[in-house]
Amino acid sequence: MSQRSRIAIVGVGNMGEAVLAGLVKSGHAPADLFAGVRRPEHGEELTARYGVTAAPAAEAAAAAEIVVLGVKPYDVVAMLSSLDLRAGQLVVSLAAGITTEVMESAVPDGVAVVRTMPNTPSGIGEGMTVVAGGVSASDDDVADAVRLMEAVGGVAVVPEKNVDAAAAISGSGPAYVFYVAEALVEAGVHLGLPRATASKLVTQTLAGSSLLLRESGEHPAVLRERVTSPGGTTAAALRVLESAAVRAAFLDATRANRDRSREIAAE
Ligand SMILES: NC(=O)C1=CN([C@@H]2O[C@H](COP(=O)(O)OP(=O)(O)OC[C@H]3O[C@@H](n4cnc5c(N)ncnc54)[C@H](OP(=O)(O)O)[C@@H]3O)[C@@H](O)[C@H]2O)C=CC1
Ligand SMILES: O=C(O)[C@@H]1CCC=N1
Repeated sequence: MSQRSRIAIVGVGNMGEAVLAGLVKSGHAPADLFAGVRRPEHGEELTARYGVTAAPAAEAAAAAEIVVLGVKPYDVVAMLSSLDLRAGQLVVSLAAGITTEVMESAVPDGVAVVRTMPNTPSGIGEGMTVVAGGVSASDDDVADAVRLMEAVGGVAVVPEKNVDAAAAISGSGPAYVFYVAEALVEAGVHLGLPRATASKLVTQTLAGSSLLLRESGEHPAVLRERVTSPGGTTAAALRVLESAAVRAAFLDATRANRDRSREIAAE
């Protein structure tokens, strides 16, 4: 059973750095972590922050057994072609839209490709990642990718046809939650609360509600019902949200997200 431990993250932006931070937080030895960067000053920052070795992308990838791709989707193929990958290495892509088939055509034989869709809470070990192996990936390769991403949160293995849908729910999900948080803080200010108080109320309410959802194992509708007293204040608010078709907006928004992944794949 393969247990690759030397990991390069090539493209250390918002998502790549979240994975890097999560790996360090989970106790992964910094000596086994390599940051592939294109700006030396960025590399120096990452070394100072995490104790990892930073180098240009090709050098970082050469030092590793697992190469995590954290570049933008439209940079993935060019990046893969520029790395001197060798048989036995595992490529783990974080990129939206780009299929394993496309990536496999850009790597040498014997390099396994696994596609994932993580999210930014990975940076504090609370991420959610879906994982799908390409035809090049053995069960051991998928297991290595799962182990890698489990270090930074929850993992679900899915068929590749489901990755774009998962991206629309969990990959982008934090953005929807932060959007709601932003709106609620602003709403509190409109109701006369000091901004700092509104922020504290919203942050702890979202954190507490998320933990309650996870730890109770209850369906969200059941938890919502417990807040909604008959004829009470919550019911008055929910009526307004239903009139504004917020639930339908989530259906449309996530479909637009899924469709955008498909467009990215075709660009
Ligand atoms: N942000 C998110 O929540 C999520 C993002 N993703 C995926 O993660 C990927 C990255 O997205 P995101 O982190 O938001 O984007 P960013 O723009 O923040 O990160 C991309 C990084 O790639 C670096 N880069 C580009 N070219 C090179 C190169 N030749 N050598 C080394 N580094 C290079 C950039 O460097 P520089 O800083 O110098 O510009 C930048 O740091 C995308 O494919 C996206 O689909 C997936 C799930 C969630
Ligand atoms: O917005 C994006 O394209 C990326 C993929 C999922 C979350 N962020």
